[in-house]
Amino acid sequence: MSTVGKPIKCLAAVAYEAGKRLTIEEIEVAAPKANEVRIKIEYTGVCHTDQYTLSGKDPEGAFPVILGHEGAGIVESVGEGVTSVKPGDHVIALYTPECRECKFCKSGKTNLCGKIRATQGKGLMPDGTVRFTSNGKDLIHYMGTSTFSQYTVVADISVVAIDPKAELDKACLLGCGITTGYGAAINTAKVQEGDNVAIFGCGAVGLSVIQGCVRNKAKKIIAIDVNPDKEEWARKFGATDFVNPSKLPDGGKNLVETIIEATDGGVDHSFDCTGVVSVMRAALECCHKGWGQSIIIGVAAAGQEISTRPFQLVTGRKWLGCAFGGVRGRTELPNLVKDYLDGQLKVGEFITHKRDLKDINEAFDLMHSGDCIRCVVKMF
Ligand SMILES: NC(=O)C1=CN([C@@H]2O[C@H](COP(=O)(O)OP(=O)(O)OC[C@H]3O[C@@H](n4cnc5c(N)ncnc54)[C@H](OP(=O)(O)O)[C@@H]3O)[C@@H](O)[C@H]2O)C=CC1
Ligand SMILES: N[C@@H](CCC(=O)N[C@@H](CSC=O)C(=O)NCC(=O)O)C(=O)O
Ligand SMILES: [Zn+2]
Ligand SMILES: [Zn+2]
Repeated sequence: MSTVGKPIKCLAAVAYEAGKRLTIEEIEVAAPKANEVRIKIEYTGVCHTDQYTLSGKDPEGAFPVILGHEGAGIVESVGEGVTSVKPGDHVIALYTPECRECKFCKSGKTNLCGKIRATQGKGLMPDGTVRFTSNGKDLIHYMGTSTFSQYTVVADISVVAIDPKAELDKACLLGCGITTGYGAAINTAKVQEGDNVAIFGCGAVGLSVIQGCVRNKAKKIIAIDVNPDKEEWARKFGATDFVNPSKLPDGGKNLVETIIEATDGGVDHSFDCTGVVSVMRAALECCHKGWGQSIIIGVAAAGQEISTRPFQLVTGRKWLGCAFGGVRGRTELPNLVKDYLDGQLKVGEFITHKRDLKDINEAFDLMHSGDCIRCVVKMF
């Protein structure tokens, strides 16, 4: 029996309160309205930003909510006026939408689309309402995607069709972590052949930065992480050097000087992939005088601020940042999927764990365990 135009009952992982475990329960997902798309989510990754919002540290965090923003699935039905995707398309949900008509999209200077950012930040669909209910009570959306539900509804500008040859358990990771790091190296930093780079934090995001730096033929690729197990991972992705700050003779106090000495004055590009503000400072200060630039990718908790001596910037270092690797999802993701299918972009290598939806809380536990790069959750 067709589900088109009707509500669907399905399972979802609901976050009722900050700091509490997710509840797996039956919810109802309304039919998509005009310019909306209902997606059957097949697989979702669990990103540290989901954990960050669940922890209560996200100033935009609100509950009860269906988290998840790294998902891939199949379009079940579309609302009136949707032309960019159709039922049956294999898709990736986009927490950074691309409308192609707002000031941001038309600027050609950023991937940050402004069209639905205000409602998205409040957990609402663009018309200010929600499509999820549980026992008759509203549940809010998350990052415009809410991929921890077997069915979700997103704006049509928040979804991109991909080559159906791509396996969805891998393709979902292009919905955040991999694209973020790879794009930061290629789109934002524009790493050049022969550049020296430093990557702070070797989780999925940092390893993806390394992958982007390798693709652009960087010379010295220095990976920095406090977790000794990350050395093997970083080298597998192409890091030429690994520094564990806590293993340095001074306990890490001279980390910046160590990197500057190893790179004849500092790196051309550095990347924070930790979300720790003291690390962001070190990442800036190990950049080369005159031109070195540091890209902030990590998400820091509410109330945290970055600081440095202004002299660091006066003397030519630059502090930048990016979301979703500066990637315009609808335009660029199909090419990243192609690179993955052509064997040019590592994706499956990031999957260290798999869980069923009923065990999604274990995916959150695994993030703290240190040996998890990405846990992919099978939704059905
Ligand atoms: N800007 C954007 O668009 C996006 C931002 N993010 C953010 O990027 C960050 C990285 O994400 P992800 O790769 O998934 O996270 P992970 O936690 O998997 O990776 C972070 C790594 O940094 C290590 N680390 C922690 N503290 C330090 C330190 N002081 N010095 C060096 N290394 C340290 C961690 O070690 P240990 O495991 O021992 O803690 C871990 O290995 C997060 O803040 C996430 O929210 C993610 C996606 C998109
Ligand atoms: N809600 C947080 C900010 C969280 C944040 O920076 N999100 C990134 C993506 S992180 C993905 O894993 C992002 O897209 N930022 C741009 C945006 O418009 O949100 C807060 O309020 O601090
Ligand atoms: Zn993410
Ligand atoms: Zn736009």
